[in-house]
Amino acid sequence: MKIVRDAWQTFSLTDLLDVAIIGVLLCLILFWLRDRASRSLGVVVTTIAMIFLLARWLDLYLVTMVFHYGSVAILLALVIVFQQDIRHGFERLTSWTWSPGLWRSDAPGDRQSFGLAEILAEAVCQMADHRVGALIVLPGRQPLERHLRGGVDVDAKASQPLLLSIFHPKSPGHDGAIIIERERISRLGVHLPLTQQAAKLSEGGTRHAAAVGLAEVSDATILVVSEERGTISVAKDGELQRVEAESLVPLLIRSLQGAESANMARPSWFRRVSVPVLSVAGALLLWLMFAFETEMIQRTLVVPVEFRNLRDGWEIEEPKPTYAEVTLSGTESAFALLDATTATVSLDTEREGGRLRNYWRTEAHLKNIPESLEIESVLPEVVSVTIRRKSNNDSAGQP
Ligand SMILES: Nc1ncnc2c1ncn2[C@@H]1O[C@H](COP(=O)(O)OP(=O)(O)OP(=O)(O)O)[C@@H](O)[C@H]1O
Repeated sequence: MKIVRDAWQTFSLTDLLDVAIIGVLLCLILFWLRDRASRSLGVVVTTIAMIFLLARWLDLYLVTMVFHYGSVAILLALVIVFQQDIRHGFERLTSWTWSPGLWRSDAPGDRQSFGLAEILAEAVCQMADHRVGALIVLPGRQPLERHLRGGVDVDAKASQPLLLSIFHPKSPGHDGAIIIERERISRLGVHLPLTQQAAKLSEGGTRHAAAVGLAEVSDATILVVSEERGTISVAKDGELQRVEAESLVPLLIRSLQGAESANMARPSWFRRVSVPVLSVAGALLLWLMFAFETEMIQRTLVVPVEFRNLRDGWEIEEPKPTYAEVTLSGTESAFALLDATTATVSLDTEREGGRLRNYWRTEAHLKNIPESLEIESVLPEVVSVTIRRKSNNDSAGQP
């Protein structure tokens, strides 16, 4: 409780900005892991992050050193092992639209499973009658993004004429699958993963292999119309099943309502706020662990004194001060922002209308000291030098 009270009392606007930036980054990473990357990548990244945080929290020397010196190797190993996931993630990033489930309402009333089932059944039967091949994906609860390749974003309300137009053999978009989410065709011409188990296909070819392939790796329902045989099949849970026209509507309603009830099990508000809340909590935790400190440290630096803009033919009489002793105080994290090699006392010898200056308050001319550090003392407090013309002997050879 005390730590929370102390943190609250010292929490500044800069800390707020710090937490906000890390929160947004965490949010993006979590959304990406949830919607775009594979589960195993998510598990590995989360485990590594937890080990790292635990090591810092408990001051585990060896683990911290491994992370410190091996971070590049760890990153490289992750990139090599998960190169496919990362590549697909970046491919999709350029056309990133937020996952529809995130911002749109998932309320049961929004879904009109029955109407969509009827539209789909009628369109599919008509295509089967005319021997028009079709591949239609109805996503379930799991994100499909990582299994899909290519395609064109559409976002059009699903209707019978539109479905028939898309799969018309002369339509440029008839190749591949379409994705229907919440009564809307979200993408067409999509490539699905193919199954390796030819035995499941009986007499089907690659269109059927694609349907089974996606059904093996997700909970989607995939409708296939065979161009060659005019049959209708449904791929679900890795299995392909022929269906007759009359059993299509109830089967589709079950599938669509299954996806809906899965969404109902996890209310939409929860889905929407869970990642942002987790991100803010994570950013605050990171701030508490790494940035929040109450212990004040005092350090003394020896800082070089530099004279700038000394006119030609003039010099500073010896002995001139070359160093100042600067005592600073602040937290460890405030000192982490200090680069002691750039700290200087910088004195401009020709500042005021060309008049030579020879007296300065040292502290006022300290450069590159972070504002988060308190300047306790500067010695000498004043730098006073004599600037004189070089004697003839010294300036011999000069014009
Ligand atoms: N990986 C894939 N993802 C999506 N669609 C695919 C994929 N591979 C092939 N297709 C679709 O399948 C069509 C080819 O079907 P093919 O005749 O080889 O298979 P099939 O299962 O025998 O289908 P049909 O019974 O309709 O002839 C392609 O024109 C394309 O539209």
